Amino acid sequence: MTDAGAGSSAAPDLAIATSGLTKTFGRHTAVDALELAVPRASVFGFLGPNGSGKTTTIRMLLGLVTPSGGRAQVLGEAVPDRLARVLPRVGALVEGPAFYPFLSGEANLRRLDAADPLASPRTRGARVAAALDRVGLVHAAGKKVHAYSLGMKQRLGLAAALLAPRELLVLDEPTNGLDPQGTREVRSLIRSLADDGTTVVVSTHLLAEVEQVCTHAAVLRAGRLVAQGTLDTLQGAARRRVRVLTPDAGAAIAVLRGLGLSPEPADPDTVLATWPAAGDDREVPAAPERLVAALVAAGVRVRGFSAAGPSLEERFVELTGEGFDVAP
Ligand SMILES: Nc1ncnc2c1ncn2[C@@H]1O[C@H](COP(=O)(O)OP(=O)(O)OP(=O)(O)O)[C@@H](O)[C@H]1O
Repeated sequence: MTDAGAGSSAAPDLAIATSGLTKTFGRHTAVDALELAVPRASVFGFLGPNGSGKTTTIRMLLGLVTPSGGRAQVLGEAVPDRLARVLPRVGALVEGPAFYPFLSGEANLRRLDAADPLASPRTRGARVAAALDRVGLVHAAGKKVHAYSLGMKQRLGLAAALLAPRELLVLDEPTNGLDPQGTREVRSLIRSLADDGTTVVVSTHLLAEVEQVCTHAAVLRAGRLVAQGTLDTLQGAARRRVRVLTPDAGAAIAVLRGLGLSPEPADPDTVLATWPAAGDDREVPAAPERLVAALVAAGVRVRGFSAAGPSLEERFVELTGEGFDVAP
């Protein structure tokens, strides 16, 4: 599938692969030796607090900013060297779409389509109609854009990105500023694009966005990658814990430690214990009922017991050291 020439992909299953990708602005390192691996056909959440380097990374991948170091491949081609081969296959919504407010949505799309030298004027009407249909804006095609809601404008931006068939869509904060209805519209559109096999990269500071639409995610902190993988793996790596309410805290700690957990007293009659971190392959009973049975068998008076896995949110706060906007 890929040719053997310079810049062709060594990892054809990846839509984006970077190695040591770095960007410095003066003495400030905005993106620091990034090793990103975005699988094809994934919905990939690029998550990090404001200022963590998401936009700068995306701008490097799209050739809008020159990297200070490292390498990047998009759809199997080295960027920025082979950008001309990559860009026609990539749709992007990065700066927030700019439309003529006193033209209709349809007229705006026609203007954008006309600006693409690869787009045949003969099939323009069909392309514009298909793009409007894709984002559910056929009913508003003739309406002037200034009368569109923010959600409609954002969907029109997606329609513009979809005028040509795309293998990869890159969306920077796609629901920023949208009301809950607009947010739902854009998220469901992202899911349906992914269902058609398009790889979608969604940069966001909203954890809910990642939880609701993404199959994979990477977490950035101060320009550095702190975690990457499927949502299941990221969540699975989180350590589960149990809370035991007992007047025999010392004995409970001994039993739990004997079973391979890491217990510690929380207050005089409460013990908290965590399972080993992911990657540690010690045999530890996973079922909470086995822990309770072992405690009772050892004569520990168990007055309360609960087992919980941390949420994805707790996990990401742990990774980035910062809170996230969880709503909407
Ligand atoms: N052109 C620039 N000149 C100087 N510093 C910049 C420039 N662009 C970005 N930065 C800095 O690089 C860091 C990363 O910014 P970036 O916009 O990539 O982060 P982000 O994660 O996308 O955050 P946000 O969600 O706020 O856009 C920030 O400290 C920012 O101030």
